[in-house]
Amino acid sequence: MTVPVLPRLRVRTLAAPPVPDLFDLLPPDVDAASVVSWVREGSGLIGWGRAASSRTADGGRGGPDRFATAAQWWRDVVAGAEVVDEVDLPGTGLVAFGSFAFAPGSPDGGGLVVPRVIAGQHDGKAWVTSIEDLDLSTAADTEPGVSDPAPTDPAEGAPAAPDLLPAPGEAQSEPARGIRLLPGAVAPPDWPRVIRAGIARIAAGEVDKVVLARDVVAAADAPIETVDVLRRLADRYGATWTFAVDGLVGATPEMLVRLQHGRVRSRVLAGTVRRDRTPAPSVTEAHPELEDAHTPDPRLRFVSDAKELEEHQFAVRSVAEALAPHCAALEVPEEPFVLELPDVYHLATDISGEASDDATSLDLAAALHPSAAVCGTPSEAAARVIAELEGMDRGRYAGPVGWLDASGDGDWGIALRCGQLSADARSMRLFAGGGIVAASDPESELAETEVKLAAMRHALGLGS
Ligand SMILES: C=C(O[C@H]1C=CC=C(C(=O)O)[C@@H]1O)C(=O)O
Repeated sequence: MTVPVLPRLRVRTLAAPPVPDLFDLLPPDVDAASVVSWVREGSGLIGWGRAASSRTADGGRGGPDRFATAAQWWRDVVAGAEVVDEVDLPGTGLVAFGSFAFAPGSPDGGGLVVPRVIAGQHDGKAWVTSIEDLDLSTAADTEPGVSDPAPTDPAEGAPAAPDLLPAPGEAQSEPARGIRLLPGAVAPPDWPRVIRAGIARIAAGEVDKVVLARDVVAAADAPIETVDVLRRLADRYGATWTFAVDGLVGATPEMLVRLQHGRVRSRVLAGTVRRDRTPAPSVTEAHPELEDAHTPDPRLRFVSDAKELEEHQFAVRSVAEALAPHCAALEVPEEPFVLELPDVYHLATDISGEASDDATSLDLAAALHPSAAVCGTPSEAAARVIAELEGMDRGRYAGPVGWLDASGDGDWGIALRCGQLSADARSMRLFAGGGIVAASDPESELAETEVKLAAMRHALGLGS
């Protein structure tokens, strides 16, 4: 196996004027595969170009050690970097973006990538970070959007923020043309059969819950524009995290873990209903205040549906148990709330605590992965059932995706509602799955995957 070269990075973050839309800052001629994003409700980080990557020339670094290998690489990169940060906010200074394979055996293990330019904004403050590899600065200077030669002193000649950015509004979203959706590993009519096989494994006592996912291939006549996909996702799914790393693009509603100044948070999702679902699940005695059978609000019925609550509790427990060794004063609400997205309602629980060791956000993401929201319970048996029944490699779908800074703070979501762009950008594999418990209905589970695919259909300009 080849090992990644350890770069010597020079990093400078400067204040910049806030912009109405971060995606306007992406240069029109940007290499789409290098675009990174972590944006929610107009705030967050985007980046482009490549200053360094933990991925090797032979692809990803898979295996059970994929997180530990990337974490060590990051420690070494941080130790060797020269950083001047004039803004000092979460997401400033040296930052890496990452995404990791769901399964250790996946050929695309994933890893960390440090862009050449990162633009960020939060709470009315904006900044731009330039990053160069001191050993490769001549080649890197030719990347789009990076217009200034390499400075020699990090405290002096670094490029000023405006030089790094294209004029806002240069890039415009084009409607997608000539995109067809083709069956993936399992055609839709066959999906209920796979779900039935999953339910049989639950009945046999092998697992309590298993999350089964399928893929759909979007084939395009012309290259799919990552930037257009990101814009559509951010416009319609503002409350989710719009992400892109190494061609994996999506809008996830699920925050696996956020570590910021010693505070740990996680948003657990599991349990889904379509927003227009009828008939709505019935009310049980778990929520006597909702027993008005005439209540028209499906959210109220949803929070007391026994099957959805059971599926959700498996996921909450798996996250709480994985965080417990790293946190003091872990707060786990007893009941979920309903998260509203444009196409679905999810049962959601926000868990929080104080970090009690020096685990970085990436270490915590590794400890939490795979949660029962994307794998099942018990985890190992569920992963085996997934490998046997899905008939596909998930790649980086359902793996951790996000960023971390030099201190180890950062955000890691679960790569859901997403697609993997092919190397030639002419196709994208879209993914959607759902948690299966004993009471699951195979036909409803097919419908649930269709509704979860709506985000990426919309992102490709195919309607929802
Ligand atoms: C596996 C997916 O969703 C997970 C996250 C939220 C709700 C889920 C559910 O209700 O099954 C899944 O656990 C997916 O979107 O592909």
